[in-house]
Amino acid sequence: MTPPVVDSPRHWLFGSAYYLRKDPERYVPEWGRRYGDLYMVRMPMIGEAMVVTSPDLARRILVNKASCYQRKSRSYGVLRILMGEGLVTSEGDLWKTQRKLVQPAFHPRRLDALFTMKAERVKAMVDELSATPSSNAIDLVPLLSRLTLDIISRAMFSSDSQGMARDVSHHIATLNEWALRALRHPWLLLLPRKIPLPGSTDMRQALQELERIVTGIIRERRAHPGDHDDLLTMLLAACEEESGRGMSDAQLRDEVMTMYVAGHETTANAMAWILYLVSTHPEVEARLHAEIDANFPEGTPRLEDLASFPYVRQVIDESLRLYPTIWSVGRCCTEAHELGGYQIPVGTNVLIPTFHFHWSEDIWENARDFDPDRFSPDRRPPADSPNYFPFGAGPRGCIGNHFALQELMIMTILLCRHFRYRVEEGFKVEGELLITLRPKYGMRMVVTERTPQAPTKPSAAREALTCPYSGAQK
Ligand code: HEM
Repeated sequence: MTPPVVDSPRHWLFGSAYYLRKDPERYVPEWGRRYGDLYMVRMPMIGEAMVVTSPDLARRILVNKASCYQRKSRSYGVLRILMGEGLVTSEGDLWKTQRKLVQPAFHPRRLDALFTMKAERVKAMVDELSATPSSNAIDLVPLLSRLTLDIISRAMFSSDSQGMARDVSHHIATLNEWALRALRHPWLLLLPRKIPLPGSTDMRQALQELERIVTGIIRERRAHPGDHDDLLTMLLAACEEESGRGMSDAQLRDEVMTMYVAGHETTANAMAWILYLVSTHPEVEARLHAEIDANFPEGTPRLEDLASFPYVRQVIDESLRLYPTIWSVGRCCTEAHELGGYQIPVGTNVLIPTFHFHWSEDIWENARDFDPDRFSPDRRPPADSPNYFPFGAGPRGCIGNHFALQELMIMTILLCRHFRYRVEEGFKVEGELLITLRPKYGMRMVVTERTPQAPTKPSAAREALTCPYSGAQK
């Protein structure tokens, strides 16, 4: 038996996908109620896709039956142009080997070494904002994108090649723009290659330049390893246990590109949504400011200070629930199997809409309310909850989750300590579902400086708290 096909309204060109994208808040829950845990929608660019709305079945696809699925949609085709055969786009044995090689670079202990650099970069942005007149609204999305790109760049190449790394960031931004256009208008990709698409010349030039720069940095580093504490050093040193083989220059380049692309827009968009939610919920904002002001140390925060900001972490977790920047996970079945009583044939496209689980009234009370207390120590869902997975689940879950959470903590603490944010009057904030859930028209906000209350020493009660970032006892 195959899952039922939705008799939903169909757009003449984009089929059911048109409605899912246009008003996911309405159609995802509505179709889930009407058609159950598994149902098929028609997407002309992909064909049929099976939507999974049962936590148990989603978990089986992502975790238990992960080996029966691959990432093969047209969106990954776009990403492959940018990332080659890096972790996001590779499959099978190549992915398995690469994941093993790259994983140690993202171990939380390794990431601690990057903490000071991240805090300094955020502080530099705070200084830049302070120097900007506060009465005019600014779009925070490009600003945050620049910040996260700067951070991933320094994390990757430390400080020795920052001139070149700045060029990498510039070209990555060009590629990102091209990818967004391609994802917004996927039919453009169906046109014959001879027809020049808008921005495709820039895209090709950016790719060529990136190839040249990144390969140059890799060769230079191989020839003169020096003493660097960055991700590239870890990737260069990584080798397979049995054969002792490391990555080729081409594979390294693909992983570097993958981290750049996967590691900046996701975090920038998540931060934009956090500031939006905080700015529109004064009672949350007041608690957040109180915690930040009471615990902010002398100078710039250090890694160990993060444990003093449990409410900041709750705000981040709750924001990722309401605005999961990777809003859905797509897979294609490569090995027929049974799921929930249905036979899933090879070639079935699967769509797991993360926000369905995050917004479900069956799972969360008053699901659409922004309530960071859902993540207080006594209420927060377990780490492997099938109902909350902003970083995915199973073997292909996000390798950069600790990196991102650490960065979001630092950004939230510093950006909210120094400024108050208000959406520009009359500005429409709306989500756009591309690969990431991004603010469709940007995030125009009036940013005004605030005077933090004087820092106080941590209280005895606070000292007993568990670190919200690492889970370790403070
Ligand atoms: C708030 C920020 C972020 C969010 C919400 C996020 C979310 C996700 C999700 C949901 C997946 C799994 C997708 C799937 O199963 O198909 C994923 C995969 C991945 N993410 Fe992230 N991510 C974030 C930040 C980062 C950062 C900072 C990096 C790297 C520096 C990164 C690198 C990756 C990579 C390489 C994969 C593919 C892993 C694999 O297939 O083995 N992400 N991310």
